[in-house]
Amino acid sequence: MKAHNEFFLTDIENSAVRVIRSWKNKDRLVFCEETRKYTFSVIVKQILSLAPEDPVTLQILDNFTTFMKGLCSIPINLPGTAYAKAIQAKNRIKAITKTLLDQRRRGEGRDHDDDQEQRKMDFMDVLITHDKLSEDEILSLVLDLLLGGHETTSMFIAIILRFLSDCPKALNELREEHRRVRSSKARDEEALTWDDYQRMTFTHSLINEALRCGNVVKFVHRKTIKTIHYKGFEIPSGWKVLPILQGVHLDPSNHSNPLEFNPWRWQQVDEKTGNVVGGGGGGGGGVTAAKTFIPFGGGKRMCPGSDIAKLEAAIFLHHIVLNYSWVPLKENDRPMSLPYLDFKHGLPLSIKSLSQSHR
Ligand code: HEM
Repeated sequence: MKAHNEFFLTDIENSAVRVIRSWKNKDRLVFCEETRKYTFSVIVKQILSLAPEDPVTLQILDNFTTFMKGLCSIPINLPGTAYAKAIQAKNRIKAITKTLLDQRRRGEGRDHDDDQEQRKMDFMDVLITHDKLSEDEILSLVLDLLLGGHETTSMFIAIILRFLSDCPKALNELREEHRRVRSSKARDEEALTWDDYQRMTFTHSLINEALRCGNVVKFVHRKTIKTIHYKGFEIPSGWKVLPILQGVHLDPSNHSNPLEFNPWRWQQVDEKTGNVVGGGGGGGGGVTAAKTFIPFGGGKRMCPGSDIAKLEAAIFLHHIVLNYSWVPLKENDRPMSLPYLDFKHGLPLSIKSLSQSHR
């Protein structure tokens, strides 16, 4: 399991380093564009073994951007509407994925950069070996993962950066933690390991707190299969139920001072058990789903990407805080539900490279 995690980690770190290196001669950037590039390159690598600079990756990303714009639009399928453009974009992504699937079945089209690459299976390989899945199901799973796997995580990383910009104490503590991790390495460029990741305890607290306060996903979809009686209410069978996740995260009976961004709340230790309790209401520090902390939903449909999302965030943060300082260029650019969470201006930043001596 650890070896498998290291595999993921190295791929993810390569993507983070590639994106952050591209800032070398820049003093301004639109941060959400950068996080999208990063999370998209991670997911296309894991699912389709495509490199970020591959023209197919760029085609898929371009179509995804159009698709996202029409995902929650008025459903009028007339030429020129956001809805019609989204449908066309989705069909194009499906066609590209189908071509990749056909190539794969013929044993062509893998990106063989090195020996290790040839041995490694990606998610499409796994789906192909599943003989109970139809072609449509495979394509639909690939699309769901490409979508679920990059948009939420890219927004999440942008939200963390926004919180850090407003909380210098957290930023300092984060930077110190990552300096310690880096200084334990023999060489400056040495890759991170799974043990390094596990040692990033403040980063984990920060990630939990950003998930709690940021509420990247607002609600989940459920349907009652029998009549439910809850706190004096009756919800008839067959009704659609949309549990609002921030109702749980911002409830003072679950988390004390819920509107306060306080990563340190995840480090509180229960005096009796010695366990990290976090949140004042029972959500544990390393816990992804507890009754008081449900950023990834819960039950059988809980997000399968929760661990990879947190890993991606931690690695990107590692390389940013060690190499750059930043200032948001539009102070009032904060995440809004549009209806999906997004920054109106994409979070433009002015950035400054930290010289070697200040790392
Ligand atoms: C911060 C980042 C993320 C957040 C906040 C998030 C949140 C969620 C939530 C709330 C759900 C609904 C769960 C439910 O109904 O109980 C979900 C579903 C899903 N997520 Fe994520 N997610 C994130 C990242 C990812 C990543 C990186 C992937 C893929 C690698 C992914 C793939 C999926 C898929 C495929 C589903 C549908 C699961 C199903 O219906 O069975 N997500 N996510």
